[in-house]
Amino acid sequence: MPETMNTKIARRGLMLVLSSPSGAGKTTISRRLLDRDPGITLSVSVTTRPMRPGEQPGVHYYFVDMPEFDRMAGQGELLEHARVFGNCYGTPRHAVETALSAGRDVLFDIDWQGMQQLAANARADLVSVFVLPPSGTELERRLHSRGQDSAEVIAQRMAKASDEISHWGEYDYVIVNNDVDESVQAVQAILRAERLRRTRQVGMPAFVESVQAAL
Ligand SMILES: Nc1ncnc2c1ncn2[C@@H]1O[C@H](COP(=O)(O)OP(=O)(O)OP(=O)(O)O)[C@@H](O)[C@H]1O
Ligand SMILES: Nc1nc2c(ncn2[C@@H]2O[C@H](COP(=O)(O)O)[C@@H](O)[C@H]2O)c(=O)[nH]1
Repeated sequence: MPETMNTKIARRGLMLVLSSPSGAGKTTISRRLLDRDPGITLSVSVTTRPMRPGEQPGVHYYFVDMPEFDRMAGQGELLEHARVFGNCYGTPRHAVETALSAGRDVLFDIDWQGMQQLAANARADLVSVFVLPPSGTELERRLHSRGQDSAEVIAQRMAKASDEISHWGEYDYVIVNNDVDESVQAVQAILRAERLRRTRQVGMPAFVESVQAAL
């Protein structure tokens, strides 16, 4: 629950989506946000892509094979799903719905196709942020500096970057990730304001009535 003038008002959680071309920094920003704000839950996606060094199943992704992904999608267990860079990715529905109902905010590191599906199905709960790199050269440098993808995968991701960036105008907010700390602060400012939206503060009508009743 957020604090409004030191009074706790029940609130519905929101879905905070961060998208960017691969390597612009949304995972880095997400991790820092999660460290700083215990009110946010990360949506852990399912994917058919191979696990990278350092990744842990159930923490970074649920790694599944194609038949299991198809089963989940077919049975409506995914809130959204998309094919990205030749692999399938999707958001497990149950964890998100439980968190939102409990007033917890959910952070999504997903692409523009996923954001569009959430916008079509749950616009009122969605807050979307597009993260731009400072330049194309810096984007490529970051992909190399991460040291987790082959030259071929990096070339494939760079080739897709312009396509990804073309969706920036569909997002509620846009930031340029020059400095990680500044980017995290910008996203925190967005979150702070969005949490105070009247429509999310589902306990507000009862609170207002209680104030009026005592007048
Ligand atoms: N503001 C920044 N300045 C310098 N380096 C950064 C910045 N933000 C992120 N990086 C670095 O860039 C690399 C890519 O970042 P990250 O993995 O967060 O990107 P991503 O957008 O999540 O990529 P993907 O979509 O492939 O998961 C990492 O090595 C990260 O440490
Ligand atoms: N539509 C969705 N996109 C997703 C999901 N999980 C991750 N992603 C996006 O895929 C690319 C590649 O991610 P990587 O971890 O392989 O580098 C990136 O743009 C992610 O945002 C999802 O559940 N749905």
